[in-house]
Amino acid sequence: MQLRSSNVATASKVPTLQSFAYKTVKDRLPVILTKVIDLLFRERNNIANIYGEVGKEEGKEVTGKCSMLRNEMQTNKPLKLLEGKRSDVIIWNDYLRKQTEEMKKEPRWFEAAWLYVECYMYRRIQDAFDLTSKLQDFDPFKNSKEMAFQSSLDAALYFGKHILTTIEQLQQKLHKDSPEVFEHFQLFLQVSLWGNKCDLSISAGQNVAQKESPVEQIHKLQDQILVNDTRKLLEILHQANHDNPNKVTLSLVLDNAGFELFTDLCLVEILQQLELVTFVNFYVKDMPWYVSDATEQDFLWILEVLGKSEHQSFQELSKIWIEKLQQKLWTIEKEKYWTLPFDYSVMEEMDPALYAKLSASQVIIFKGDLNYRKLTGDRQWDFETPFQTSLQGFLPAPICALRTLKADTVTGLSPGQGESIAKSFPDWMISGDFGLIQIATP
Ligand SMILES: O=P(O)(O)OC[C@@]1(O)O[C@H](CO)[C@@H](O)[C@@H]1O
Ligand SMILES: [Mn+2]
Repeated sequence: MQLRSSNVATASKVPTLQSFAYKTVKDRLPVILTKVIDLLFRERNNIANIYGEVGKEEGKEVTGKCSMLRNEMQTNKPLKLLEGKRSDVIIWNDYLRKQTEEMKKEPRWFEAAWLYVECYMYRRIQDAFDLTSKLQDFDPFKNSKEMAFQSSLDAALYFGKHILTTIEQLQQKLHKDSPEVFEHFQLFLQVSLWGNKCDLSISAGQNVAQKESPVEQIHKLQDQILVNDTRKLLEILHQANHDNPNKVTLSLVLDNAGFELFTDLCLVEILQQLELVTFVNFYVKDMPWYVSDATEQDFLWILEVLGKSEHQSFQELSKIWIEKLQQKLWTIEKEKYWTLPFDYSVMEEMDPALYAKLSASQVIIFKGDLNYRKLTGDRQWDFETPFQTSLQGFLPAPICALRTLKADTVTGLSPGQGESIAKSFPDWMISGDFGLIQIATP
């Protein structure tokens, strides 16, 4: 039996009363929209300064559209077609028509799959900006992403110093087969995992800064890693290096900007220092998404801020990382698939080129909760369903999910594990306090 509350293999989550999906659509999404509306109002003079009078007027139009969108959502209206000219509009609109056919009625905010309506909200916000002439690249979440990083600076600085010391040690003496390799590997992997606690959509845009020292924090959190395939991941990387020396490509499908992104960059740096990985392709979102998801601008912003910092360790890291981009050891990849309504099981059919590109890497790391929901189709799986089964055929290369649980989908647990945690921690699936380092291999 693969499914928890239903035997139907297509039981994706609909926001029914009492569900986490319902609370998100009812309480969290309208707040996020209100914040966009407030920001546009607050920034109206800045917008006028940068984009002129036309931009200012267009800002008002977007504000009006976001208010309408909030109203449609709160009154459970049918979803509407997109109107902009972006290349994915046809795909989104076809998807809506197909859903209408399949459901034999128009999808509405509280009567369609949660994953779909939640993604749709972010896509509709972008559509409002796309319909302007000046504000197409305006990111309404930019301020909150930047402020969240600024308030995590102490933790980032601590970790930045830690990575530089580690690099120095590695360059001086460490033998590749030394047990310390595993210790470093594990530490950076776990800091990147817990970096995923810092997203701004679960908190409806409220600042969630990392205050604690990440290195000390991970010791406390050890027992909260429900599946820990760290050794498997290391083996995969060793094998990949054996098969393709100095040609190992890691695809890193990013999640949040700010502190989480910083921990991801540190992880990748260590993987390269340990000579486990040669090339890294970072996949960013092609538009503002789920409040805090990283776009190319966010990626470049963090490098710039570190470079301009008064702290030498930040400057050094920025320099190393900018060089990696210049040398193409790192690339930033923009792909529209991540902001489409689809889960990943249909990627091969819907976007064979991206599937092929991912297949060419030796490992793919998927960061975060939303990626996990899309990996597993956001279905009501039985907790003990093998992770691989829940991927429903999506396996372009070995996959590692690094995710803190912030939505009620999880697979690959041992018998009784979920039920036993639930007794002591009723919110275990949505609190972000539990994590996974979970592998599936072809
Ligand atoms: O992908 P992320 O950044 O880890 O989390 C995104 C997220 O906060 O958004 C949804 C709630 O709106 C949840 O599914 C999930 O927890
Ligand atoms: Mn996110």
